[in-house]
Amino acid sequence: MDPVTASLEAVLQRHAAVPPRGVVADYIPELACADPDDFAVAMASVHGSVYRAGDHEREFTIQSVSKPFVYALALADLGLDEVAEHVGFEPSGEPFNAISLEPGTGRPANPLINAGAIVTTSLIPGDAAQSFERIRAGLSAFAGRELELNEAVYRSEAATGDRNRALGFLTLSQGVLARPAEEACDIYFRQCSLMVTVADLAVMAGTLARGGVNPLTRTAVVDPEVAKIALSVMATCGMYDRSGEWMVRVGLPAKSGVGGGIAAVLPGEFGLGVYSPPLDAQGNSVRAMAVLQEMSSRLGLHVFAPPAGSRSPIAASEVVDDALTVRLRGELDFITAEQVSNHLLEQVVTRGIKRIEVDITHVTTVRAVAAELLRAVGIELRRHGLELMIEPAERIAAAAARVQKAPSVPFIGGPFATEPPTAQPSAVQPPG
Ligand SMILES: NC(=O)CC[C@H](N)C(=O)O
Repeated sequence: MDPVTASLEAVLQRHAAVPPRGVVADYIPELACADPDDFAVAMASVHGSVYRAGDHEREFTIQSVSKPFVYALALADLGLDEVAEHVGFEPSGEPFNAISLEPGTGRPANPLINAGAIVTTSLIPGDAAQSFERIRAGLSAFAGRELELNEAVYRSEAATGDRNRALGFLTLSQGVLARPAEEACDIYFRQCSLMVTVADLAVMAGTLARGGVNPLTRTAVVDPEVAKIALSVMATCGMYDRSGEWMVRVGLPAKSGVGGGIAAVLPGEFGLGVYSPPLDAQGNSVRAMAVLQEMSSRLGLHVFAPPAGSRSPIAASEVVDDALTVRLRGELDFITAEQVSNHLLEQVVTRGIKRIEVDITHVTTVRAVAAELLRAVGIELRRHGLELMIEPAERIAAAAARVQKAPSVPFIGGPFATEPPTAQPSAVQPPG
């Protein structure tokens, strides 16, 4: 057995030994048929390896894990500005089925609570059949295989989903739902009833981890910008009224579903899927949360944990006559580019150099911030009559072009971008 699978097996065994707390959802009657002992975990690396342990062949309905992915499809189809007219980005701190509408705009707080998810689903273009097919095909592209509807769960939710229909009518009355309420809810119930395995959740999460490119099929499902926004709402709103505690304790953008699945993402590295049907009072799988919490703390996966030690980008540095040649490796981000910048400027001062050549053939990525910093170093060196040559030049030019192309984002809160707040006369008199 490969070492990754072995460690996934070990985590499952440790948690399987503890009897599951929590209860299997039964407010959608068909969900009560799930076996509470089913337990599985999978990981999909951004390089396309998928590791599975436990009952990983079991299919279950995706439920709310679908929400960030459908949000991503809506962003891809309509763009952020249009979607943001219908649904916000703020954690609601309320249960998943709460009536959580922003005063003033009537928008649901975020796309991951039911009200926001139903509105998001309503935005996917086409008639009802086309819209559901876009969702089914889109989620399948995230998963890298064709996902199918569980008719029984769909009918069960459709027969009992009056609270969701109420949220549909309420958002319609606020002018934010984009199609008739019954139709929007029907598409939403179908979306929640798509069947997945833990490996599907891992690959879907892995697609977000890889900036929207499915690590198995290599298909670009959504743009990196869209994947980034989906991850942002998962980080702030993915676990409903446990989102804050989740971020503190686990620190991975994640989304849970009442079917018992959770998808979690370590950006740039991998996606995880965990499945265990018993849920806590918030509707999050108890064992899946425990597995993710253990993995995060034992393996140091929290997104805000700084990497230990420093990475040196300089593989070799050599002065021959009056020419300096520096060979770089790995990823160029701010902190590595800063080391390069300091090294070049120091060599210029101490070694009386006339020419500098930087070889980035073995650099894996040039981040925009690194391109910007190296451009500034080039300008500084030119002021001292020195030429900085970076080879291959196209790579640095491509990263620099990304800086130029980056969209100028309106200031948070929109109106402030054009209308700065006017200074209010202070009630407190300045001293003196
Ligand atoms: N949290 C969830 O997974 C809820 C999804 C479920 N289909 C519902 O709307 O109630």
